[in-house]
Amino acid sequence: MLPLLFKIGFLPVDLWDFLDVFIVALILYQLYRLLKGSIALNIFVGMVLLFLSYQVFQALGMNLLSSILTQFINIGFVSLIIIFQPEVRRFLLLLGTNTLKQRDSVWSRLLGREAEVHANSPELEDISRAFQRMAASKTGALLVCTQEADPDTVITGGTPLNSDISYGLLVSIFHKESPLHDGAVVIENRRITRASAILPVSENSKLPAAVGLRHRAAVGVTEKIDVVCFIVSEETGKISFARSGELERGIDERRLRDLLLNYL
Ligand SMILES: Nc1ncnc2c1ncn2[C@@H]1O[C@H](COP(=O)(O)OP(=O)(O)OP(=O)(O)O)[C@@H](O)[C@H]1O
Repeated sequence: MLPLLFKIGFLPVDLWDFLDVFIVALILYQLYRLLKGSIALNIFVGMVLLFLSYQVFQALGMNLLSSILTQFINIGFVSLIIIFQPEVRRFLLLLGTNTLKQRDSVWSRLLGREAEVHANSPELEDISRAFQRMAASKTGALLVCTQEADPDTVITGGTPLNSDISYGLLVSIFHKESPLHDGAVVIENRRITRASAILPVSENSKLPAAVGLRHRAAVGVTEKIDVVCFIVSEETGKISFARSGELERGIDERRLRDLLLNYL
């Protein structure tokens, strides 16, 4: 039994109570951050309100209401997992991938591998040039890059490819007359593995209204798995970047190169 810290009215508060409240607050805050901007946040708030009402009804001795709410709360945990399946999946995936990445980058830094792998990469050069050209000609483009995540879990359709990255190939794929120009090109570990792929579209209501399907698809896939996307807008010719559900719009050539250096 830990020593009493203080009393609120008749309620004794010890260190465990303090820790209890702190940990619950932390979990709720992390959940809020994870769900922010998605429709799941409304469901989560609804669930919390339901639970609080149950506690109040029980304290007031309103038996009929609390027994009805008990039924909801009893199946609550399973239904939460079903409703939040994409969020739970995303959370676990990000957790695992980040842990693995941190371990890898420590080794890379120790072995001095990072700089060697990325310096003067012809692939980086080719993507950057292709994007500048497509931006200038207002050719819509959508590129997904992944190193660790398996895109097959959320990306569907398209034409499988197994090709080196090249300026000519990228420009040809996204050319308006090309049968493969619709959808996304997927690059896995510096190889083009798919064209015309279909990505999950984001439901984030915080994205600007002017953001169309191409950009929403780019944001959507980065919400679900650990990938990044580069986009050229057909409407404005601007280049954008999506990562972890966030969209950075209107990036210049220098920023594009920096991002490619980090994420290709
Ligand atoms: N789910 C999806 N997965 C992959 N590509 C998609 C998806 N939805 C739309 N696209 C691509 O986006 C194109 C439509 O883009 P739309 O004009 O709606 O978006 P946008 O974000 O306004 O882009 P832009 O600024 O280029 O017009 C489609 O022709 C298709 O190539």
